[in-house]
Amino acid sequence: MATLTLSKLEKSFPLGKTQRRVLHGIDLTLNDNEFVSIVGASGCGKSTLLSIAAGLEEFEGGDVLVDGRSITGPGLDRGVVFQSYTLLPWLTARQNIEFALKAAGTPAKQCREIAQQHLELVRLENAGDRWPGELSGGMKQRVAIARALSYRPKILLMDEPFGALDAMTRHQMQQLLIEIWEKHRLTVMFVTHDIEEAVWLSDRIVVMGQGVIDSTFPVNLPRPRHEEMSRDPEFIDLQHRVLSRIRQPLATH
Ligand SMILES: Nc1ncnc2c1ncn2[C@@H]1O[C@H](COP(=O)(O)OP(=O)(O)OP(=O)(O)O)[C@@H](O)[C@H]1O
Repeated sequence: MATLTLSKLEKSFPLGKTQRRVLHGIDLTLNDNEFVSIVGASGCGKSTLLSIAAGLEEFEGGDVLVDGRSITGPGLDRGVVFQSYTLLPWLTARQNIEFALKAAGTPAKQCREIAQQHLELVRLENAGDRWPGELSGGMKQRVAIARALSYRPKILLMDEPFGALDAMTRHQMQQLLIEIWEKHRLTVMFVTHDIEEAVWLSDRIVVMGQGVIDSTFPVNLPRPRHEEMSRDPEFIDLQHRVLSRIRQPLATH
């Protein structure tokens, strides 16, 4: 069981001598095992929202709750994957995963076993001893996902994780993510600029306006989803409806 609740969130950043409000009254609950994508124009606050949910960014008002309990910072209940490759270059793929586990207090022998299991999960069981510099972008993101999942969080927070990948690799990564999501019953918050990706992956798409939640679209397409579905009129119609909300004039507050 893992629900993530963002309640009445308020966030500002300093702007010269004043404050610029970037999130205003955000209310959003991700239900257990729900896959929710967050989309919206550049600068509307998606990454800030995800960083707050991760416990990496402070906020002035509201609350972030995991299963009803307020969070006070990053925690093992939430795994995070960013767009930029965040592997430590002086550690191998396996050591990157083990490093996160050791930091969480896992005994060395167990670290090795769990790292191997998670390399297998992302189909990199034969690449564990390679250095990040020897891995493709897609492989690096697979290690980052393995690392984020290695301490068994029930919530996965992903900020444009496939944004830097080519179309083919991106599609393979989307399929892998869905497999993992189904197997591990994760609750996922997924920030993306790619509306087709959001429709393809999600149970629900949340469109942000400037610092606010503009609208929400349930994705009622059946699972498992197939590639041909992207030609389905329902799929295309939803894509257009989401896109037309993003193109609305920006809110002024
Ligand atoms: N550390 C910071 N200091 C000051 N302003 C910031 C900081 N981080 C973000 N901002 C501002 O907050 C607003 C929201 O930024 P955020 O990165 O959350 O938007 P976004 O929707 O994720 O954008 P993009 O889609 O381009 O990644 C922007 O106006 C940005 O300039």
